[in-house]
Amino acid sequence: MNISQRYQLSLALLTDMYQLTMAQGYWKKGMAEQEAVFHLYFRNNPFKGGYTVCAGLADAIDLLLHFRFTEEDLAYLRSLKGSQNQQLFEEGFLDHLRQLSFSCDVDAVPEGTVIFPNEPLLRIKGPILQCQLLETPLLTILNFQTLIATKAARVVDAAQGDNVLEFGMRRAQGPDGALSAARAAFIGGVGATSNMLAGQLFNIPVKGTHAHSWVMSFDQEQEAFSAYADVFPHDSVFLVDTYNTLEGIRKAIEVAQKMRENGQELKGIRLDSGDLAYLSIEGRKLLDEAGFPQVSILASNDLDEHLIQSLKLQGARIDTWGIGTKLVTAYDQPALGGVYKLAAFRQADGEWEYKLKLSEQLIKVSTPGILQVRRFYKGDVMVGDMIYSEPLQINASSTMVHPNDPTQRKSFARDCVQEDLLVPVFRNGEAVYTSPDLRAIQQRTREQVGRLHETYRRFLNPHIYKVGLEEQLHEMKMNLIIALRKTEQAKES
Ligand SMILES: Nc1ncnc2c1ncn2[C@@H]1O[C@H](COP(=O)(O)OP(=O)(O)OP(=O)(O)O)[C@@H](O)[C@H]1O
Ligand SMILES: O=P(O)(O)OC[C@H]1O[C@H](OP(=O)(O)OP(=O)(O)O)[C@H](O)[C@@H]1O
Ligand SMILES: O=C(O)c1cccnc1
Repeated sequence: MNISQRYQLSLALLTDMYQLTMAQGYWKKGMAEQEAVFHLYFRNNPFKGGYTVCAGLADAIDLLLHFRFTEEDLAYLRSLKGSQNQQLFEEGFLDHLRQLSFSCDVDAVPEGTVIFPNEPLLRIKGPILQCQLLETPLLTILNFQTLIATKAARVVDAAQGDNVLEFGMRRAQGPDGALSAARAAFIGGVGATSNMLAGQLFNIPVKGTHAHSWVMSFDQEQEAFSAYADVFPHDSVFLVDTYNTLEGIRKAIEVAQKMRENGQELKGIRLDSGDLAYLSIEGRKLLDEAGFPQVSILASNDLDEHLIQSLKLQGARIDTWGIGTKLVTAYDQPALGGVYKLAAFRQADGEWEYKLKLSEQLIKVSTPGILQVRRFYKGDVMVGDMIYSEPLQINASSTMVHPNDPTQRKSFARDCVQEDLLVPVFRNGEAVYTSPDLRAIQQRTREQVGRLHETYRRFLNPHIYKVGLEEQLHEMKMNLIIALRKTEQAKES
């Protein structure tokens, strides 16, 4: 189920006000239908990491499929007043919005694909009024899900094949934060969520144990475990840390022994406080000595990829990881910082005029053109990405230029496998792409992260993956910068 169905309302107003005021401006100045190209990209990998995992495209597609203004939306816009108490949005403009039907071309990187800074995740080409209105909703969807999918991929990587469960709803940024995070975390590789609505809406597995309140509502801890086993004889995971963890484990074992007499097996125990390395090692010993080597140990308590890695190094005997707050809130970096920049504008004579936004730092100057990303593989391993502009013909052996240091160039061997990352998603407003099933997207993440050299996957000071601008594109960008700076200097003097 996608975002418009989740809310069952029109999402045309899911945008910032300034997009609508600019839209009225484009309409009034006769520019509404002039074609533009915008790219959505980010400048740094989140979490000081070496890679990013794309997510959110299915919701973005859904938003575009349902992009129309209802009478209710228009009535709301009509009700807005300017500072002279005049109607802010003119009737003629509201009529234009009433008749608006999405007609852009969209190319995007499929969900589950690994991507790097300055590469477009999405490119939109069409009437500037439409592209402008869509900036904010596209950013809110793709920024958040990409951020969480990346966090999840890191957590899953740290867990080295152990099962990871997403337990974050209660600490998420509101209901949609929880739902979108559950979807994105699944894309990143978690095995299941505790979020029942996410399970129902996205058809992803749900899993859970029980809370401290269950244990506290009985006189004795052991009684609480027995009662839970009565209700779920084949699906019980006991939370053992309400009073004293090692004592709790001993009681869980006693109940597990009784369960076995009745032909039932305890599934697992959960640790939720204390030294998780020590307690899991001691707990494993107690369970094994009592003849329960198959009982799994689940750990939760403010965990993230760094703690998982540390616990593994300490020899912790944890086989399932329950990760909440730090995953769904992307605790150590709560926003991706993706941007949406105009890169080309078609003139009245039909010619494209390439645009860029200047900045003091070269790396922050946006890239003009109608961009595509070509990825090069040596065998199975990704070795570099070249950003190029589609109207500039490039050949297979093109050289790329370092985005920050034009003296550095790189060419790829002729035998490198090549792949263009942006795929057609809409043509003239018609969807030409069907999103894969979420499991297939999760599988793509696994494959893509697996094709990254391990130096890009480490958490501390990862190696920087090579992304460059194709030579002709670099030259066009430099010429544009020089021309713009000259104009600025002329104005100053
Ligand atoms: N062996 C360990 N090495 C590193 N960090 C650990 C280890 N064991 C637990 N932690 C982490 O330390 C943090 C604090 O855990 P701890 O249970 O001591 O405090 P707490 O959560 O305040 O306890 P309580 O829930 O009893 O109040 C948690 O993020 C936990 O995951
Ligand atoms: O630590 P997180 O990664 O965010 O994982 C989710 C946390 O939520 C629960 O705690 P809470 O204290 O809310 O409820 P409880 O009484 O069931 O432990 C659970 O026990 C986890 O500790
Ligand atoms: O099922 C659990 O153990 C669970 C669910 C949500 C949050 N913390 C734990």
